[in-house]
Amino acid sequence: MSLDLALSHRRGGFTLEATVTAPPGVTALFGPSGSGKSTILAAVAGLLRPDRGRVVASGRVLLDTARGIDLPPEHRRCGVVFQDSRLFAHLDVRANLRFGLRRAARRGRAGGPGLDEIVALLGLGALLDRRPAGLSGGERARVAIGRALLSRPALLLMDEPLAALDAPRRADILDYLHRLRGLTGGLSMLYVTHALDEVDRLADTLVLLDAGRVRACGPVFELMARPDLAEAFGAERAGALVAARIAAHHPERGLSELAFDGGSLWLPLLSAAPGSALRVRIRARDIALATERPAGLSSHNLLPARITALAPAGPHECLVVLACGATPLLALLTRDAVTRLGLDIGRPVWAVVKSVTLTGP
Ligand SMILES: Nc1ncnc2c1ncn2[C@@H]1O[C@H](COP(=O)(O)OP(=O)(O)OP(=O)(O)O)[C@@H](O)[C@H]1O
Repeated sequence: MSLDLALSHRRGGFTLEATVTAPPGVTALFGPSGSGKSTILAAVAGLLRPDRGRVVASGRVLLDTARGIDLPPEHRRCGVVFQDSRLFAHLDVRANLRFGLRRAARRGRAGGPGLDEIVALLGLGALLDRRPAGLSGGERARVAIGRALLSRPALLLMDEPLAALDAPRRADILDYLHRLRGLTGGLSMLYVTHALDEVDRLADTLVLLDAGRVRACGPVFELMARPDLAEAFGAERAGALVAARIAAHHPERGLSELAFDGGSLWLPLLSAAPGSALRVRIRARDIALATERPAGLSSHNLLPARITALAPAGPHECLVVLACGATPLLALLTRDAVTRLGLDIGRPVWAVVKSVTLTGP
């Protein structure tokens, strides 16, 4: 479901002034602590009434303060999952899940996944008779997601659902969410996080928030390649996110070949089937540039590209925006290197990719 938001809200010293337009899919709200992510999610859920604003989901007006429309949370068709899962302590897992189903029935919403399907998807089979107090954080998060899905929401609202989990459990749930993203067809998600790996893995649309304002909103691949936003993602991690698929495995060489709109990338052997779609992050600091095709290179990844922009990054460095086929890449070079190589817009170059991070299977 598409989402259109325009919200104004003042609370103490904090002012939210946010306008967001997002197509169906996963929309990530990303930004530092206190930037207003949870406030936006609460306003969409109907748990917070903003001073002024509109929330429209696929043409359905959930809130319009100018027209006096403010649907109560239970009429908004939103399933909400919070970091602390908020399960019913006195009910076992089965009963917690059934609560979601009853909500769906009350709203007259048929169709969508059934209990057995959700139990299988989220791996809840062994937990059904247990109470929340006896579950790990990761298990509780899975049950909370299952309960929200069984209420058959049109929009799933998730407020840092992985933030309280340790690394292995986080990876586990991220896998489930990724699978869900592929399965649910019509279900859209609004996903609050300040973890870049979650954005890389799940987001279609990215909303970058800063101090109550939307700094940028658009397709995640476009925003990741914008040099003016790089610092918001952290100097270590900033760089392009690239959509690719597995073209072939070469077990004898211990390598897999990925194809993307701009060339091939080689990674240590992967397990996913050929044809599988995946995303990789190519950090700006992991790209070196050459003005002529380098020979005798240990890196497997050498890509022809053209410079489309140059942007200063700090006193001594420069972000170089490259077009590699239709795919934008970012390279972080010293200003000295830019001058020495005479790099300028339009110049063809070779990008040596020193390392590629896979964002998931
Ligand atoms: N109940 C409240 N009363 C007063 N101020 C609040 C309340 N809840 C949040 N705030 C303030 O509103 C601002 C935005 O908070 P919000 O929770 O939306 O940010 P966030 O981006 O979700 O942060 P985090 O990543 O830390 O959860 C912050 O300055 C916060 O201190």
